[in-house]
Amino acid sequence: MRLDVVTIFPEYLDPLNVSLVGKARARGPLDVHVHDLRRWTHDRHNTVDDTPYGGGPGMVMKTCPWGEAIDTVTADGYEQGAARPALVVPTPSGRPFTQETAVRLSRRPWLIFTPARYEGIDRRVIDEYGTRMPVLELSIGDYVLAGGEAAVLVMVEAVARLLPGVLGNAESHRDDSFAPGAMADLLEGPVYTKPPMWRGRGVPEVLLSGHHGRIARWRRDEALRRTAEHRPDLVERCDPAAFDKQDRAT
Ligand SMILES: N#Cc1c(N)n[nH]c1-c1ccc2c(Cl)cn(Cc3cccnc3)c2c1
Repeated sequence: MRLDVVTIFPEYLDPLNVSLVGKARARGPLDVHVHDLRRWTHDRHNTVDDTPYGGGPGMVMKTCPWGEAIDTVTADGYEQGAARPALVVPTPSGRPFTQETAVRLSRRPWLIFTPARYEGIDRRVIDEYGTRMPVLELSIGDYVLAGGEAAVLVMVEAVARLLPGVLGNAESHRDDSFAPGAMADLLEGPVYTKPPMWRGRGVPEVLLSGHHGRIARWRRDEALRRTAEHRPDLVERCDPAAFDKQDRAT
């Protein structure tokens, strides 16, 4: 998978050089290119914003730098043989970015992220590229950030961990909270490791039993309990029958 990120704060994306995403870049499943939007400005102040038409607070990011940037990035990608990209635009007014979105994005060969600042990007940029590629306007949650870069870090990590060869155990994201299948719409339950006793606190006996069927059922019950406690809105959406199907399959 190829990822391009265009931003006025390229250093904000430095975390993409470490940990899981950093290893995926070094090993190959992920090819990440971060670009400074100001490279495509031509005035002495490297101007990327201007006052909004119609008045109002804040500034709007100008069309020309974004247009030149996306044109250059797409031309470079095509030159290197990439398939058609999707443009991912973080915005507080976007569709929710969910685990399902991450799964769908992880199946694409090339994503171009355009995290912006100020009050957002001039709408004509989205309209222009919407005629050439899928444009996904996405929000990572119902809270307000100062710009899109943090959202890109979240989305890239959620997508990268789904790529083949990135997680050590290919099965480990099967039981993630929100993962499609039996765990869809369920939160993960508690986890334990050695020592068996810590400050007078033991480990649930079932986890030491070696009885895989009972362990799987205990984990399912704990996931349901935790979901009911922390996310009651999800409980009616989950399908307990999916567990029985998955239990029988394991
Ligand atoms: N994704 C996401 C997301 C989220 N979940 N919260 N905030 C954002 C987000 C994403 C992109 C931008 C850009 Cl560009 C500018 N701002 C600041 C802003 C704040 C309020 C109203 N208008 C603009 C962004 C906030």
